[in-house]
Amino acid sequence: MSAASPFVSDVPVAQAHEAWRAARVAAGCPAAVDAVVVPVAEAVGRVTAEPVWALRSSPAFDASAMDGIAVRAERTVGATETRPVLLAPDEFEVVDTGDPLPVGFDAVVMREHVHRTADGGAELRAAVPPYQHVRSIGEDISATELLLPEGHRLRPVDVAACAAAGALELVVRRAPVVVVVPTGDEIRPLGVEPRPGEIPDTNSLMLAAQAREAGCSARVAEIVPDDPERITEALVAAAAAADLVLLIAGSSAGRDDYTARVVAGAGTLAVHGVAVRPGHPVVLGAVAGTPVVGVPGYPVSAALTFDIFAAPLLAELEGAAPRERPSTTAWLARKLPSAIGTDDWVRVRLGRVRDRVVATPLPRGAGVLTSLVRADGLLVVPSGVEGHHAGERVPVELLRGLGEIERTIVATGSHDLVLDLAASALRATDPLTTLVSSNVGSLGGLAALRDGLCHVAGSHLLDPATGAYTLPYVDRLFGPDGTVAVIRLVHRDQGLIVAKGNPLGLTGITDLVGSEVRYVNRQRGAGTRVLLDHELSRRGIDPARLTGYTREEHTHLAVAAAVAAGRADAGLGIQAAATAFGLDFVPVAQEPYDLVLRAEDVDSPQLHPLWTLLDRAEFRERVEELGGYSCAETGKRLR
Ligand SMILES: Nc1nc2c(c(=O)[nH]1)N[C@H]1C(S)=C(S)[C@@H](COP(=O)(O)OP(=O)(O)OC[C@H]3O[C@@H](n4cnc5c(N)ncnc54)[C@H](O)[C@@H]3O)O[C@H]1N2
Ligand code: MOO
Repeated sequence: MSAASPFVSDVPVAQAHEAWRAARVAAGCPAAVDAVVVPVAEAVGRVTAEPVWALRSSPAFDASAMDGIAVRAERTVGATETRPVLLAPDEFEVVDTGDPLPVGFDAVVMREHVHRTADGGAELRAAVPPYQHVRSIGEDISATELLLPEGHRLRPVDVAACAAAGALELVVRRAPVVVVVPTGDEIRPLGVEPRPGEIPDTNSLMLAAQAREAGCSARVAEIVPDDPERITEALVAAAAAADLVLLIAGSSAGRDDYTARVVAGAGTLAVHGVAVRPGHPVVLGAVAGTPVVGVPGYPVSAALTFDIFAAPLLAELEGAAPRERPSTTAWLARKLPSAIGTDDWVRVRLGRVRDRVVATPLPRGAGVLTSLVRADGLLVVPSGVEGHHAGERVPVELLRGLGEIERTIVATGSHDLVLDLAASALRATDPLTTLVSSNVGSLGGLAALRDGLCHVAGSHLLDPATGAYTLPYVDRLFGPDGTVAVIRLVHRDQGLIVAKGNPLGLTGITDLVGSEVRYVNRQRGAGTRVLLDHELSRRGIDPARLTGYTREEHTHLAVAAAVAAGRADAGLGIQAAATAFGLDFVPVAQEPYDLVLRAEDVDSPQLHPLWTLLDRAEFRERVEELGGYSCAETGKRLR
């Protein structure tokens, strides 16, 4: 590959690992970090560089396992309830748990089974076998046995066992040193108020923390401007002090993207561009005998690049097996397209709906760090697969315990801020209760419910023919036979989200007609879209007369964001979304927002916390404080 080429290639991940390994060997990078001797108290988290042999036995003597008396077993032979054996004071000795067994005795009788006599003797009503309640020497560990192999990451139980076996100093690999080098003219240290166009250095914080979590010692260098000479200087200095350098950003093809060139100039460039998304333009190489990863600047790319490339190398440097995440099989809640030719790392939320774990994909953008914050699991769509259908079974790596996932309420459908508020309130009441909501529009939610992919479908679908909400659609999809329950969540105002001060003086739907108002619409299948179409049709307005009718956003907040950024003048949505962006709101209609679910699930323990919450006056007050909501019918079962 030409070092000067601005274009990144598409090497498969396995091939990238191989090419990087070969380049590291050729550049003389050490295969492992040095072994050091550390006191056992400081060894947790380190990896053994030598096997640990037991220096002494544990217990080191025969010990009493119970509080009671030490006896000679043969003296108890024949003792029964009716014919107890009486021991004279010199035929037993009182012992406590852990005491050495006194010489001449071979068994212990628990206090509870001993009847002391007035003259200081002891009456036994059962015979005891030899070594009853005695922990014999070496029961736990025998001197000279192999306690731990080489390459074992030490846990609290391991160091305790080492100490018991007399191994008070251990030979371990020292913690690998990771130096993180942030680059970019626009990057500012945390705590400095960023001016327009500037970005706080959140990646260094995250990558250093990831390195520490992986057992390394990590340091963040000063932010380097986009200047190839200064980046080279910083890289060479970091390489001299580190076992791995993470050089952030500048990995792709922009005017100020120098990472690949700098690595090639200062050492060896092995790979520029891997068939993985996010993380595609990653740079792998070595400088001055130190491995270097050019970490793409987008935060999700940065985090995943650490997992995919840095973490396995760091484990290898310590001589340990890479950490693995547990995995499970899940059913996809909705369609997941994926480009052929790259491994697609998709962040998903998980919840159990009846007998299946359901995975709902989160936003895919490499800049959407909250997709990783909210993820319960990671799903890789391999490069040879062109995505998955809704309802397909997929393997998922778990980022959260299955116990929590079992208790997650999965809400799919139209999005409403009240669901977010409910999710937060449920958590506050019980940290094990999670509500996961994903936005696929009202119709999409009902389809997910029909396919067993969610517990509740949030819906606000108006039937233009009857003017009724939700029920006509439920009848059409599920039949009127009562298999489905409908519970009212709230009433909410829908209206035009407009710029602060309503500069165009919009008063309602009719004002949208004409080219001077740039409208931003919701996607097909969204209840808000149905409402707009209804409002247009009952006024006899052809949708084609709205400028921007075909421009679609997928959430109320995205519509508000478009107005806030000045990309649109108006969009139909809820008042809370306008409030969130400091925008104005022109009410158009009030509509109910309902939760549709399987009737048999209404009484399920998983959903119970939600109904309790909807009954709480304090919760209703908080909903109404959001603005544009009424809780007059909240919790009411309509079917
Ligand atoms: N023409 C092309 N453009 C881009 C390509 C491509 O192949 N051809 N790849 C895209 C992909 S994919 C990714 S990923 C990014 C990688 O970007 P860079 O590594 O070059 O990084 P920058 O462009 O400098 O920054 C991207 C983004 O990340 C922010 N950033 C940078 N450093 C930090 C930091 N320390 N903390 C927080 N955020 C950071 C930066 O401000 C930018 O917003 O390139 C695409 N473009
Ligand atoms: O490959 Mo980039 O990391 O998708 O955004």
